[in-house]
Amino acid sequence: MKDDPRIVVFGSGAVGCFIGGAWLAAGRKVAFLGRERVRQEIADHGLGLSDQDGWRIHLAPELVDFTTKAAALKKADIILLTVKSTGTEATAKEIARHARPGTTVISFQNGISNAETLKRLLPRFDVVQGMVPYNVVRTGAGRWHRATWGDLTAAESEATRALAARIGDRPGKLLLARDMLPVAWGKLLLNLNNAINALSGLTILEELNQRDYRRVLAAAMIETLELLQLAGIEPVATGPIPPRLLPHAIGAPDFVFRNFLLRVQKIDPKARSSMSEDLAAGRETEVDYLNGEVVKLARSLGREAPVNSHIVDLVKQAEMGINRTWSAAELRAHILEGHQVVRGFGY
Ligand SMILES: NC(=O)C1=CN([C@@H]2O[C@H](COP(=O)(O)OP(=O)(O)OC[C@H]3O[C@@H](n4cnc5c(N)ncnc54)[C@H](OP(=O)(O)O)[C@@H]3O)[C@@H](O)[C@H]2O)C=CC1
Ligand SMILES: CC(C)(CO)C(=O)C(=O)O
Repeated sequence: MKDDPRIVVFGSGAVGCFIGGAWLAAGRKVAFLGRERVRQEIADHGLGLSDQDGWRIHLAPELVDFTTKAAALKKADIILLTVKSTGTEATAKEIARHARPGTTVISFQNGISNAETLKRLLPRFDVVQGMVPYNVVRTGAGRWHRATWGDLTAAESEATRALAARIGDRPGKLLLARDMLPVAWGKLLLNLNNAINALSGLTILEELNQRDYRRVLAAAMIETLELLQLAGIEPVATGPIPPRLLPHAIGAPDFVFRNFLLRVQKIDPKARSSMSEDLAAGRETEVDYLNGEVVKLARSLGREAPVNSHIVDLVKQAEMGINRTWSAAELRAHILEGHQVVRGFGY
């Protein structure tokens, strides 16, 4: 094997600190690039990570190389891009300016199009699409907790094969896939809940415990699955439930949902979607990169996606401070009124 690659996490927030920290704990050479407030937290408290399997680690401040200077990208053999999708273009410019051509850039961002955007803006770099299946929540100063299950996935290449072998097993385990498009769409199906969770103002568990929110989610999923079928894309499951069964498991009555789905896919009571964090912090959300991708796909097929496009509108209003939270009954009435999504299933 060649020398251990130097990894720089670009956009060290929830996902970046968790993945980078887990890989650092596995003995990899990791440096973090991010904002001053995160740097200060880690300088004061170190980096604390935990997961729902009981794994827990504390890395002392002197073990964590954290900088706010983009010039650190120069040293990278591999860059993990973990900014929100709204920051992809700006960070691509920093990569082009500071990093060495040929460097591998893995996008561990949600959505479908970030890797394509990076390939277009960084033609001399080795851009790789990645996927993060789990939720990461900040539980205190310098502390992040992985709140749901699953393993990272990235497109298979020489660089990612060598990296996966070096990382080894959980918690930072990296799986490889030949074709990432069906993997990304499989994840996007779950991310359709991000907007509903953000509009609910609740934790994911509190939100999903209310069937009317689940009805809206099931409808958004059915709409997406129909369009994917038309486009000839077979999404890959993220988690234990096959994509085509997801809306039925989600939209099912409370008793079935709690005794079936919540048993096979446990959800930490602290978990909130990343979009919920954005809305609460007054940031622009990733809705255009999630539900907005469904609307784009529909257009490309000469169709419409009324449920997802309605959700995009509500999130944009919420970003402007209009109707920031919706009760389950209000959201269902507002979005599903007039939409007979699947006859016979009662969503
Ligand atoms: N959180 C989660 O549980 C999950 C998130 N994801 C996806 O992972 C990606 C990252 O999400 P998440 O970790 O939650 O996001 P965070 O906002 O927690 O982290 C991103 C960090 O990058 C910083 N940043 C942005 N631009 C720059 C820049 N130019 N230079 C330095 N730092 C910068 C941000 O600062 P600032 O806010 O000041 O811009 C922020 O601190 C998203 O695509 C998200 O959808 C995927 C799975 C789970
Ligand atoms: C893991 C999941 C689906 C949790 O909502 C997520 O991707 C996010 O919060 O962005």
